Amino acid sequence: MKTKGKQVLSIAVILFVTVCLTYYSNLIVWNGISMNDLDKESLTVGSVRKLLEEEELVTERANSNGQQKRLPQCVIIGARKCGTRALLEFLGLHPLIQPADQEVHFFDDDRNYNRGYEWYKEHMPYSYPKQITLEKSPRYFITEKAPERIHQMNSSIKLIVLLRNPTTRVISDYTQVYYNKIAKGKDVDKFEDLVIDKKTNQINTGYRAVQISIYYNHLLRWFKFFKREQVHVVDGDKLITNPLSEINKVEQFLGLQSRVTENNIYFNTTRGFYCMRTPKTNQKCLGLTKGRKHPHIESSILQKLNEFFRPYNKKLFSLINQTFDWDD
Ligand SMILES: Nc1ncnc2c1ncn2[C@@H]1O[C@H](COP(=O)(O)OS(=O)(=O)O)[C@@H](OP(=O)(O)O)[C@H]1O
Repeated sequence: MKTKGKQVLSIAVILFVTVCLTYYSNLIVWNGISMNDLDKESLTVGSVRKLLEEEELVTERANSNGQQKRLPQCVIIGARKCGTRALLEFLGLHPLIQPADQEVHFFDDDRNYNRGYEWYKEHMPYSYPKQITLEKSPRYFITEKAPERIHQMNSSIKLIVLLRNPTTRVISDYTQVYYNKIAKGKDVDKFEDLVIDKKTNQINTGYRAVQISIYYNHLLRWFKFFKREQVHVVDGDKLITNPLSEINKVEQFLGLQSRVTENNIYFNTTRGFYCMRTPKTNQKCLGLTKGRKHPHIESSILQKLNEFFRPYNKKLFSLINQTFDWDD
């Protein structure tokens, strides 16, 4: 009887230890970084703790896994409707990137900005010291004060900007506003009425969607504060058709080993877009507000828009020393 009792006790102890070990390693995987990844990046659990201890604010707002909130070391600044959400989500597949789920609108909203860096930091995800905290707010791209404000916070920060065929971006922008208005029971304008100035029969440069697509004007402001090598430009059209090549270029820009592979990304025929395989959810596509069907636009208007943007595109290509397949 005594021997049997000892056996039961031994089994119970073994079971307890196994459960504890499994729980501990799962905690790490759940935070977007697997044991395997930690080893490969020479971030063992011990070394993570040591690195944390070396940091001044180690006990301040550290969660139970020893992670902390940090100001972003990289920001996706826009442009609106160029694939900013898709890129953020894809990059989140990398074990050393921690994206903020929500757009924080810190640098483009005076009220938020006046709340200070601590407020901004509070909106960041928990991360390990070697991980890169990433935020995206597409309105930064067009906000006058944003470049100087970001530079003031961190002059060596890395910036990512996505650009898409400027005409397609205008249509995407219009489509988004169109559906938002419909949802609120508001009247909607016809695309032609917004994009064409009735008096001149030329492109209406007062239409905000057109202004945003004049990428050259906006980027000029950013380059007053940041060096070219601090800004990585992603091709938003290619992000739709071949996301992996764009993601790999970003990994390189961030000085990270390439970790996002074809195992993490697959083309979802129902959605008509690339989606993700994540350890948590297995499959994840972006919401239906991304990739809405665009309205049919008359070819004469498309041509007008393309012609309007062409000289700006040319100046942009030479400014960033990079070209895109936008010329029809
Ligand atoms: N994988 C994947 N899935 C879904 N959608 C994708 C994807 N990759 C890029 N896109 C394109 O992203 C466009 C929306 O861009 P943003 O996320 O920057 O929009 S927003 O400014 O945050 O509202 C959205 O534009 P529209 O097609 O005009 O809706 C998409 O074409």
